[in-house]
Amino acid sequence: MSIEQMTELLATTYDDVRRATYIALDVDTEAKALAVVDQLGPAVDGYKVGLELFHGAGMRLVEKLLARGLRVFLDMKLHDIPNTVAGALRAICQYPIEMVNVHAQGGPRMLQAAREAVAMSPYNPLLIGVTVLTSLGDDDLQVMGVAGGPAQAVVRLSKLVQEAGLDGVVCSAQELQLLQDVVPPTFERVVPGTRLLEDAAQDQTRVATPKLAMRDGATRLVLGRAVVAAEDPLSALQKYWRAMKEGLNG
Ligand SMILES: O=c1ccn([C@@H]2O[C@H](COP(=O)(O)O)[C@@H](O)[C@H]2O)c(=O)[nH]1
Repeated sequence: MSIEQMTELLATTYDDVRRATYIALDVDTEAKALAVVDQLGPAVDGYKVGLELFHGAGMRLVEKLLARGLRVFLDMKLHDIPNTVAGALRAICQYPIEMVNVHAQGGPRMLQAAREAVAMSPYNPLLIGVTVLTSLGDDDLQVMGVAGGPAQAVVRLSKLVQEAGLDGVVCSAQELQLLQDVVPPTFERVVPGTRLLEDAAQDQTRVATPKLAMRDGATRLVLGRAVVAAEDPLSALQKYWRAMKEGLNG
């Protein structure tokens, strides 16, 4: 099958999970990022720009992705005093990005300031609160002095994020079932750190399969190294989308 036929097949067969996917562009230059975008081609329409690429290539790269009609999740994980976070968001939200995030651990006043800043955007991006990073496990939280382990902390922080009026949270797939009783069905649940059973967890700790994530209520998944660093990224992506679709179909 040619690349063109493969991309057409992926885009049509997996349209629902495709729209729920961001590919993490965790590279350090514009050239490398655009090479990934070109390699994945029209099969993929959503990308996540995180700290590495943003510091390597800046808003110019984001503008290029937007100019190609791609959906952009700007994974800034802002965490500062309310005034500073609000100012950063006012600047970021001058661009038609689809989603941006802050750390829930910035606290209620920071979350409210963030919401008010994003509300001024003409583009209405989703504002999401990062709860507990998926790289962190029980032991990490214990040494950090966070009571109760990751699941309890995710529930606590998700309530905080919802009360502040944000659109959703970033959490691991392992907390999704618990969240079903805590937040409304319309609340976004963005899940990074999923892995197929054959894939290495790498620096992630609270991992689960993409099938389980979708079955338990993830609204969007972030797929990173398992796709981008694969020998054949489109085939790797197809495996992830197949698993996500199985999860969606119960
Ligand atoms: O809790 C979090 C929040 C964000 N991320 C980001 O998602 C991707 C995951 O990449 P993989 O290669 O699939 O591990 C990465 O960009 C992180 O910055 C996260 O992993 N966990």
